Amino acid sequence: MADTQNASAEALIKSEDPKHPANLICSLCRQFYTFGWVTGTGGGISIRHEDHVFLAPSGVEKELMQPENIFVMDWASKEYIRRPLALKPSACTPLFLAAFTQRDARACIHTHSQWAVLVTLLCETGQQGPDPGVFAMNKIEQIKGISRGGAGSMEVAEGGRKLGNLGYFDTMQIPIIENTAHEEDLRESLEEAIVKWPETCAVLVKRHGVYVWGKNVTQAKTQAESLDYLFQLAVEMHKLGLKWVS
Ligand SMILES: CSC[C@@H](O)[C@@H](O)C(=O)COP(=O)(O)O
Ligand SMILES: [Zn+2]
Repeated sequence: MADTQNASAEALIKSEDPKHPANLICSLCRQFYTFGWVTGTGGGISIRHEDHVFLAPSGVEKELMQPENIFVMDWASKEYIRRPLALKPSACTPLFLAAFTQRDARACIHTHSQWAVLVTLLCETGQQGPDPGVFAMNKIEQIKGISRGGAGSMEVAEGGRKLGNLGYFDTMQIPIIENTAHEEDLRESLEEAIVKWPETCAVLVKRHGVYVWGKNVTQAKTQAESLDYLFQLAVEMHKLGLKWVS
């Protein structure tokens, strides 16, 4: 394990390129803060790039992070090769790694969006569908922004599964798992949900938020945006007595 004195470890997070993962994590978190996704230190994003995983520290104001605060993990060994002193890696790390490993995702976003939390609460009431363990929605244009399988790097369908994005007449289904006292303890149920729902690109966590992944940062971000739009719409539809799925 290297610390911040190690020059080669430093080089991993120093770049003038705004698209370098260490720079992107910081700029995206500033943007996500304005959406209410990462306020009060909650939520975050991790990026897997080439042989490395870039991770935020735990318990910090995510909108104020700088590249020098970023942890870098070696993908093959899962060892930290850059570890900022006096900081701990995000408690979301095992969840991000689950999306990278099980779906070959390259970016995973965790939000504490109030719309995501409200949708899990409304599903819990059973008023919108028979299964409180899934958020289902159809016949809304924005559903077409959601991919089947999330990390669309799987170009070849397994078991005849359709790839690409959902269509207008498809039904989007996002599984909901129970929250746990500690973020890292969500790993097992998130991994089970990923296996049980091979078409999902996201998992909602009851009374907590959502994890959304993609084959690259752009897909993870646009899917997180589409989902947040759909969660908000669902809450407003519920208030008007409208059903989300027909
Ligand atoms: C407001 S505390 C939230 C945390 O417990 C957790 O849910 C979270 O999303 C962020 O964890 P962190 O370890 O700070 O990256
Ligand atoms: Zn969280």
